[in-house]
Amino acid sequence: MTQIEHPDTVLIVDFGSQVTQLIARRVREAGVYCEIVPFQKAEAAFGELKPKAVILSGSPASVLDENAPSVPQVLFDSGLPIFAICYGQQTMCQQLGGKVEGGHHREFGRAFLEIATDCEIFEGLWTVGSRHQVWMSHGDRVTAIPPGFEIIATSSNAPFAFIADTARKYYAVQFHPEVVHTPDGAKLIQNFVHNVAGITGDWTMHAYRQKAVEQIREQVGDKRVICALSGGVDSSVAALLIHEAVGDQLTCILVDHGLMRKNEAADVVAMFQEHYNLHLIHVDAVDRFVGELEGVADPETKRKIIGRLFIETFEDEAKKLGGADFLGQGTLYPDVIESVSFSGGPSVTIKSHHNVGGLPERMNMQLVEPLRELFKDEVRVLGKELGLPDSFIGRHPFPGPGLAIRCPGGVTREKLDILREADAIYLDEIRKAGLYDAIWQAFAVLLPVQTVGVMGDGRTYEFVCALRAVTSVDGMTADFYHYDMEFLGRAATRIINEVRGINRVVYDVTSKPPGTIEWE
Ligand SMILES: Nc1ncnc2c1ncn2[C@@H]1O[C@H](COP(=O)(O)OP(=O)(O)OP(=O)(O)O)[C@@H](O)[C@H]1O
Ligand SMILES: O=c1[nH]c(=O)c2[nH+]cn([C@@H]3O[C@H](COP(=O)(O)O)[C@@H](O)[C@H]3O)c2[nH]1
Ligand SMILES: NC(=O)CC[C@H](N)C(=O)O
Ligand SMILES: [Mg+2]
Repeated sequence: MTQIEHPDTVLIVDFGSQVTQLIARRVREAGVYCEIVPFQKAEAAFGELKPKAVILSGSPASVLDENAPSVPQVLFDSGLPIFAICYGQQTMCQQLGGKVEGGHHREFGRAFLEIATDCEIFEGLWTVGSRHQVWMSHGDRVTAIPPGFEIIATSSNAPFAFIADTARKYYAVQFHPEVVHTPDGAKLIQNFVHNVAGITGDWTMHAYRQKAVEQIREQVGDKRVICALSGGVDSSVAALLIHEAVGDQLTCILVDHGLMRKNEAADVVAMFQEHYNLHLIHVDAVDRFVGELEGVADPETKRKIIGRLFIETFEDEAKKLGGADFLGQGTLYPDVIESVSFSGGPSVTIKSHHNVGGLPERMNMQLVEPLRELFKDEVRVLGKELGLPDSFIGRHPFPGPGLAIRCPGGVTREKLDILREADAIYLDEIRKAGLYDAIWQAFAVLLPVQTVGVMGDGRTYEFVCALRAVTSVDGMTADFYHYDMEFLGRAATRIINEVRGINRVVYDVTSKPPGTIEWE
């Protein structure tokens, strides 16, 4: 799909740092549009994006290595302001006639910066002589600066901690302003884009919405679009945007596979039909999915069956509609960033995540992906802009395979019903305790284990329910949520009292890694 045009773009050249995405977050927080591009493609991107400023990321590489990544010369020739971070600083210095040495001064963690001179980039932030905490993570360091540069701040371990060539608007830091451990880092990046590069910072979700709508209209013309709608925040916002653009040309398809949470399908259908007058087909595919899943215990087999049935179901529905030319999807920016990989080789598959991928090729459809340029929190802001209720915007993520991967062992209709009840009570308690927004994701799991209990003086022999709750930023790593015991006791008592089939509740205190968030 063609790009939306942004007049004031910052180009972030990625050299493979773990935290390049954070640079983009900080620039966007400053109200400025930016894109991350791997260094090998920076020259081409410079031509396409016509950026107003450049930021160079850190890297696991060393400029002293043979074939170390470097900044394409066109960026230096362009006359654009450049802000260089860590490896970015090192390569900039080396390329412009300074010197970098390796080795003896490895520095990881907190350091203190002392401001040496007044400078445009410090405006309203730092004054001469003041000291500020910054975060360092490097082994190499600059030992001589290129002609035209001066030192504007130092640290005890890095005499060239912050250097600048103010005439060319080049600023280069050894520390990492993009991480939260550099408390003033966000403001520093903001000063670079606003004061130094002169970009006004008027990139708002309101403007994004208007441009995205125009662009969808242009792409789709008078053709038909279908969209798989789960009620999750990504597909909901994508559907609303496409609906705003092309109205009745959009048909959304919600597959009720019997693996959704209590009342979920009905709530999603009601919300979209009542508030948006959006054409939504609610497919009852419970027998199709649960029928094939019944008794299947292997996690990957379950995932593969569900993935295949999703595609078959959509295909059937699309055929009933007489086909469609476009498939709308809620693909986000983190899914499309091509990060520079230094590890080499394909990574192992832990589990087969899926959505309705595969469908466009099978049915010869083009993709409409209006969220390709956004981060999740920006999608939430856009959702608010489109009037999506808070209960949808703030939702915890819910996986496509749903409750099937929260029923380890063989799935049965009875187990799914038990799990649905327990999950609803657990989430109700979380909301009542005001904890929903502090937790990244919370759910119940029904274990394939029965234990002995005593209820009303009688013996019970019923299932064990595990409760899970995690904090996370992006789902890649996670910590278990530290509840107080009173809360856990309350939730457990209600589940055991109210759900027939469960007589014991346990809490999962595994982080990721080594665990994963879902149990399968
Ligand atoms: N039950 C379903 N019916 C229709 N489409 C679905 C269903 N479950 C998943 N999908 C499709 O698969 C995509 C990927 O699911 P995923 O859970 O990653 O995103 P989401 O549901 O939109 O958002 P969230 O991450 O907040 O749950 C969805 O955007 C949606 O298009
Ligand atoms: O759309 C999805 N399709 C899937 O197949 C899938 N599997 C896991 N998840 C969600 O991804 C995040 C990380 O999950 P794991 O730590 O269990 O891998 C968590 O938020 C999980 O809920 C999925 N989402
Ligand atoms: N974080 C970085 O960019 C590190 C750069 C380089 N690898 C060093 O160790 O100095
Ligand atoms: Mg989802």
